[in-house]
Amino acid sequence: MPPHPEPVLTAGGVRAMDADLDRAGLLDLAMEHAGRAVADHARAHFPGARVLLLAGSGANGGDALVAARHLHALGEDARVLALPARHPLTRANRRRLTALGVPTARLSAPALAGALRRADLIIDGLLGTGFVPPLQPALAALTARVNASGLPVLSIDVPTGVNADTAEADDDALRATYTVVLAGLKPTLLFGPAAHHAGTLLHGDLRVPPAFAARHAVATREDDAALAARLPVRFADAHKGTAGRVWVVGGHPGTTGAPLIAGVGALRAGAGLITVHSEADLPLLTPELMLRRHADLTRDLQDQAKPDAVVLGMGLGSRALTVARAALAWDVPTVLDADALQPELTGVTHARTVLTPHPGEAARLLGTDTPAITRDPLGAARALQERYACTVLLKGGPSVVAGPDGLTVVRGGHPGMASGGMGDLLGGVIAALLGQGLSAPDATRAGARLHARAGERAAVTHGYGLSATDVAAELGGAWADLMTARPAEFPVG
Ligand SMILES: NC(=O)C1=CN([C@@H]2O[C@H](COP(=O)(O)OP(=O)(O)OC[C@H]3O[C@@H](n4cnc5c(N)ncnc54)[C@H](O)[C@@H]3O)[C@@H](O)[C@H]2O)[C@@H](O)CC1
Repeated sequence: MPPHPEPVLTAGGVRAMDADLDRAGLLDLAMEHAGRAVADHARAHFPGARVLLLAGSGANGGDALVAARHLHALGEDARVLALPARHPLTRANRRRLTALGVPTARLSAPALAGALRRADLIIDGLLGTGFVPPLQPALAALTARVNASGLPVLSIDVPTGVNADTAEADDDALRATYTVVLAGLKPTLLFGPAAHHAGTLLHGDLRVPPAFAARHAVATREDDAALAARLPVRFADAHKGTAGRVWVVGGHPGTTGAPLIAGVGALRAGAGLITVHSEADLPLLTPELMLRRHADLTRDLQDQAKPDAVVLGMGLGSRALTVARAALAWDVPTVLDADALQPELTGVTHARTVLTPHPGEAARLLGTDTPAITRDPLGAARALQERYACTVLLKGGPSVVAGPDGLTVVRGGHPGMASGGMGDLLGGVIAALLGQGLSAPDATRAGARLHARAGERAAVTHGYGLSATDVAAELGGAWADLMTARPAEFPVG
């Protein structure tokens, strides 16, 4: 993938970028580089393959026609089935291709059936970011046929039949083996189930200034070096009092493990002193955590000297909203999770609040249903940030962070992290970073990436059977990985 941070573009962003490129006289060049990148990837991954290129009427089809020209120029066996061209550059590239004598025919069901029999690889340039769902029946019949052929598919920009902006895919959307991503990631390539259609993502460099894509990005995906540059740096004289005092507030009879996991997350992410406050009796599983039992959390904590950061809600049950209201009035950096995530907090949260909902909790906070969240995670994260005027981590595979400075998509992680306690651990990690002085957006982005990286490391041993404890044990290694990714010119602390 390209130098980072990677832009995430919606269909509207791509259209705006294309208009900019057109004004600058660069659109033709961009299509040329797109097609060349596709041809190069096809040759690299499928050497000697007989290639069937499917070209639609728009610029996505134009990219395919350019790819066909490059493959032909390199002596490869390339044939084209195309719909009538509507985009001016697609028409121009069709003429160039015909002039070279590349076999090109009109795309139809019989033509496709014949061509599939003598192909080893399909290059999909039918529909890109210009696709407006649903897939028309005639086209759906063709994509279903390609899927049924079992041949590998290399899609250009996005697989045909997925809406670039959402996580939804048409039933007959192409199932790509590879997708060559142009100009920037699209939400559909990041979030399932649509992302399951994309296969492995490859980078297609348009060779235009990165500013063209960056200007129209709806979100970015940050690299580890950028995140590491914001992690706290300690001097040798650090002590437990300067490394951040964190309170974990949670637990309830029956859910006493959740706040303890959060405490371990805070410990492994560097917090100096961690106290777990609960109205339940908590078992002393980790002796480094200080456990305090209270008859009434809000009353008992009110007059105590406040910590550097709070994480609140895990396993707290029906008392969570009352306790969260009280904690927000302390005006210290506060992570709210689980039972504390209630719509009544509108107008109560402050700028140093971090909300960490999963999609079900996000739906509750926005007064909608879970599918509305999972269909458009970027939109949901932004809506939460706007409504609660704080930093929001919408958990998922991948998670999204929405801060006042914009949206980022968290890299990495592992599907084995889909197990109970994982969110509690993450809340503790973010609180530890808040307690060490990071801003709410920085602590959330760095914490989410540390947690994801620790999950990747733990999965090497435990695979899908990951526990939050396994991931906690890898947080130190994950931190070291991020620090190693730091750019050389940055002083290593
Ligand atoms: N800045 C960029 O990112 C660049 C993007 N390029 C390509 O341009 C593509 C976007 O091109 P376009 O905006 O022309 O759009 P597309 O080529 O994705 O599709 C447009 C065509 O699809 C048809 N169509 C839309 N919905 C349909 C449906 N439901 N059933 C059947 N037909 C449907 C439209 O009538 C139109 O003719 C990108 O995906 C990418 O491949 C490259 O050419 C170079 C630069």
